[in-house]
Amino acid sequence: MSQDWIFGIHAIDGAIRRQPESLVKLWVARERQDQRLAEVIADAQAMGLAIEWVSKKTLDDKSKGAVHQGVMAQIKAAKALNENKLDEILEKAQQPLLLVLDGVTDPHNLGACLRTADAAGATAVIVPKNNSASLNATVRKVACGAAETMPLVEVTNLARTLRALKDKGIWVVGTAGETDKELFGVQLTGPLAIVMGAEGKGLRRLTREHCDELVAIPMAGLVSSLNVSVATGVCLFEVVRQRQKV
Ligand SMILES: C[S@@+](CC[C@H](N)C(=O)[O-])C[C@H]1O[C@@H](n2cnc3c(N)ncnc32)[C@H](O)[C@@H]1O
Repeated sequence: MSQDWIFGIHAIDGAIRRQPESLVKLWVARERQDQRLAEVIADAQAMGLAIEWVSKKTLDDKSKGAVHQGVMAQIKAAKALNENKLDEILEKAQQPLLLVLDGVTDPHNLGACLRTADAAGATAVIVPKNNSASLNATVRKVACGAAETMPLVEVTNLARTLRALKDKGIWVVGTAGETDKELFGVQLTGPLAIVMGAEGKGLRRLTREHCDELVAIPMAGLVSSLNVSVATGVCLFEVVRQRQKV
């Protein structure tokens, strides 16, 4: 397994709590005095994690401009999963909730979507292999530990995957701002895949055609669309809200 880095107190705290076995070593800036950082260091020491004390400049250089808050961690980087793992993942899920990102290329958006998917209890995130952000250090930092815990499945042909999901009884709901049907009026309690479009172009034509229905989040202002990670949060937590009522 290859190694990667995560930066910042929140991301490392998340990894200590949820994926401690992924951590290899902590690098901490000697100059930094911070109560929250002290707590993270204490937790790391309690689990016997190696700590290297370095200068702030070393962290600045290593993080290449990312905000590190005086701490970074070397991790065994979880990789994106091959599509042949999807069946196995679905078999274990009681009520599948899949997030499908059709060409999200900004690592900040992918990281935020992974974090939100984790918070909403999603089963997995599916992305097309080409034309998507890859699982890099920025994604991991923004995901705050969720990149290590939320299965990210790369597929070679998204339309084929959506067809296969439908064959398994999963209802595929695409999201598009210009659609008449509102998200809040659609039943989202069964096995479900929510499909989000790319930052600039939205859903591709073929992806749209493979959705069982298209829904919109009502927009009250002058702006025509939400950022994809924000829209993801609205959609996934509408699913959570509806499922809690059942
Ligand atoms: C920035 S938007 C893309 C806007 C793009 N110009 C379009 O025509 O769809 C990125 C994605 O976020 C989701 N999204 C953003 N605002 C939405 C809304 N009001 N209703 C439904 N989905 C929305 C959709 O999945 C969309 O493809």
